Amino acid sequence: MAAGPADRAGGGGPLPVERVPLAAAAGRTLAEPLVALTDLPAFDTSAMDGWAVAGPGPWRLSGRVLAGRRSGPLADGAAVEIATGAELPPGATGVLRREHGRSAELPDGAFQLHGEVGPGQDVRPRGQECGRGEELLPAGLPVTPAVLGLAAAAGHDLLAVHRRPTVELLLLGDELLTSGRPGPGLVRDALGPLLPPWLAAAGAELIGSRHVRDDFGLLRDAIRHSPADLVLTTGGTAAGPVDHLHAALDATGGHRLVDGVAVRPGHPMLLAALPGGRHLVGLPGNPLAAVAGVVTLALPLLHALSGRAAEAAGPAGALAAALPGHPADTRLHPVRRTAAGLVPLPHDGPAMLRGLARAEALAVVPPGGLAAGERAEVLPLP
Ligand SMILES: Nc1nc2c(c(=O)[nH]1)N[C@H]1C(S)=C(S)[C@@H](COP(=O)(O)OP(=O)(O)OC[C@H]3O[C@@H](n4cnc5c(N)ncnc54)[C@H](O)[C@@H]3O)O[C@H]1N2
Ligand code: MOO
Repeated sequence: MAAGPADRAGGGGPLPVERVPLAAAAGRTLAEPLVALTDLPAFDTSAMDGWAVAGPGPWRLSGRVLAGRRSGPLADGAAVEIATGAELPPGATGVLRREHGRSAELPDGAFQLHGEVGPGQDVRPRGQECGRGEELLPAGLPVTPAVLGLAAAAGHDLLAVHRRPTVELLLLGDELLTSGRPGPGLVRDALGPLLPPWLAAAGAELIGSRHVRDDFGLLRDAIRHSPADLVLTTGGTAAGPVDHLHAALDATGGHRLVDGVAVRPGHPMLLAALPGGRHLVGLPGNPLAAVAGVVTLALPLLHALSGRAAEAAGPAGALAAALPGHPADTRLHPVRRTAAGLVPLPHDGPAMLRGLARAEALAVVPPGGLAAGERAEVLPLP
């Protein structure tokens, strides 16, 4: 399963597999199917507090069995007090809930239990959820908190997961401010705060985030020396006087796999293979165009590197209002899902985030546009 640098150079195959403790596996991706190491439950278990009984009642009561303890066999006509989660004594045929039974003292001082119990009632039989060796989950699933819980319940201490892809974020542009209000000629860096949580949610490890001045040599060296699996840049993708990304890529031996797409916003986005099996995704500087590049290039690449199964597009929805199209390119438009359908959000210009901040997804609008009531494919936002 472990991919060598050669496989990774172009295609972005999964990173090598490692076995790590459960706590370290959170957010990574299963590299192997998760197999049950035991039957679940591993023993016949009482599902309720009450009494384990053997055969038809009434029963002679003796003793108690708690969760984590075991008890000897139960003869026909006998009952033992039992706690939820305790192992059923051999010979028990069912569990009588505490609220359904009543006990009465016999002349010899023992207690007799009365009530109705069907066979197997309130018993979780061994193997009810799964048998030992059964596949619980396929490889390629993200390790969510629920997956961690299931893995522990099924007896795992370690999980086989892919190495987490590392990302270095290079934010290009002399005009970017990292704090305070935008002023004449200066804009606040919106992508430095926006990108890291999405990268983390994709299972990536952000190993650095820094601003790089509009200088060819600085950018070339930052790309050349980055140790990250993915160098993610913002800005500098177009052909402006200080857009050095293409030249810097060429100078570092980068091989362009995607160099511009027929998508608005986002058309100058690019993907390149870098020496050493690394990759570069160049996001356009306009923030909504950058988001288009994250959703369509950076996240799919990170999923491939993490070994994550490809995510299906979100369910298509009917549009609550018409969405005009670009004459030749596919448009991506921020939308919300409502009872009336997909509502296109205003303030969707490439440099704007106001629409995106209320959006749940990007609707895919083919050239020519879509009329109200027509179905649109959507790309869910992470
Ligand atoms: N002659 C042409 N000019 C442009 C074209 C074109 O086709 N022909 N395409 C336009 C489109 S569309 C986009 S998108 C941008 C892409 O430009 P770059 O990737 O080179 O980005 P920059 O020029 O560096 O910046 C563009 C814009 O975005 C602002 N920016 C940059 N980084 C950030 C950030 N981290 N946070 C917030 N805003 C950012 C920057 O200040 C600029 O306003 O090119 C068009 N031009
Ligand atoms: O990529 Mo630009 O509009 O297409 O923002």
